[in-house]
Amino acid sequence: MTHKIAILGASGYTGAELVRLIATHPNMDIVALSADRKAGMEMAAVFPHLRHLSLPTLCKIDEIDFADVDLCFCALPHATSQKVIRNLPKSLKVVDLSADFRLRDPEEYAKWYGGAHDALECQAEAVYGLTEFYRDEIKGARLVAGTGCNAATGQYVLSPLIKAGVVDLDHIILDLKCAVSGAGRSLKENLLHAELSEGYHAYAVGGTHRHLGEFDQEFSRLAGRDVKIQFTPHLVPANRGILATAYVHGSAQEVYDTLVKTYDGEPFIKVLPFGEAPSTKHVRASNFCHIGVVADRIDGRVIVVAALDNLTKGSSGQALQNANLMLGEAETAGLMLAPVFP
Ligand SMILES: NC(=O)C1=CN([C@@H]2O[C@H](COP(=O)(O)OP(=O)(O)OC[C@H]3O[C@@H](n4cnc5c(N)ncnc54)[C@H](OP(=O)(O)O)[C@@H]3O)[C@@H](O)[C@H]2O)C=CC1
Ligand SMILES: CC(=O)N[C@@H](CCC(=O)OP(=O)(O)O)C(=O)O
Repeated sequence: MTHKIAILGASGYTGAELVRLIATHPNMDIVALSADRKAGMEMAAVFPHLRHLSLPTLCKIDEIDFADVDLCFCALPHATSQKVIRNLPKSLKVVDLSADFRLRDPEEYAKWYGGAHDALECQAEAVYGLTEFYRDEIKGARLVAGTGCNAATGQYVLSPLIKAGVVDLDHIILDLKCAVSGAGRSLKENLLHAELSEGYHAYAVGGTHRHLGEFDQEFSRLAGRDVKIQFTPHLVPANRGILATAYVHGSAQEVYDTLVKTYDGEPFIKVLPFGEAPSTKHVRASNFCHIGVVADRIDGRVIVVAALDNLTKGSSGQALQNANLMLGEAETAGLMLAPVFP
């Protein structure tokens, strides 16, 4: 059976990545693509790398007939997404890529996003989209909230360790590097080549990044008590990729065994041989996440590193993986593309 797919925000980075992936999906047909400023344009004009595909013209959201759609990906900015999703037919399956439905507690949402939520009834029904940890709930969900890309990378490293109780919950540091496409395609001054290239900087320093809301929610749930980690992201002059380095207190062998056991059989999460560290180069443009465990020279300290591509496993690939589950498709359909190397 072929599923009819709409992508809202198709003129952005994650929207284009969804189109790239779905183009190889055996049972999905793209019937509508939306844009805002670029409405009326052909995808080939906005994204020449997709020129080989036959695609609908970009249109405004209100021009789409959702009665003719089985599943809608929503790749719109935060806050816009909730205003759009609350007006979609309640029978329509939706995978949202924004931050709007990730936090279950409306007070936490208001704290991290600076205001009240506009679609609380949708927020209440949304399932958190970290596939490997919410697989059964996602299969039965109508609305799935894609995770933050930094948040996904950090959770792939830390969630199994926190759940198994093999690390000191009060001494966890997560140091993360994110490529520029993580900030989206709209023009921002600090993302101009002259201001970004040949330099790196930390941002949201001091525990102010909004993905801490996701970490607090998920890590505290797994531990059964409040867990607060130290987290600093850095912007690096690369196009794609996230590398997260966690510093934890525990036994390196226990940490390694826990990760190997947790991800045994997972199609996309690969734990490297003990002592090896991953690179964004080895997961680029793929849905894979590589995790490496290294013992520190200080006894009882462990370094765990994860690499994934923010536009695939960190957003659009994850979204497609979840959509496959919601539609009863093979979870890996359209997603087994090998990483692009070098
Ligand atoms: N980039 C990443 O690595 C990740 C992104 N996300 C999230 O996914 C979502 C999309 O991100 P990304 O693709 O990077 O963003 P982009 O800025 O690249 O794209 C945004 C898209 O939304 C459209 N849009 C903007 N404002 C409106 C509006 N008011 N009404 C309708 N459409 C609008 C834009 O249309 P137009 O260009 O035509 O104006 C464009 O298609 C965001 O919520 C982001 O936080 C999540 C994880 C990772
Ligand atoms: C470089 C950069 O700006 N990265 C983004 C990551 C965005 C992301 O994961 O997604 P959401 O915006 O959907 O939360 C950031 O740290 O905010």
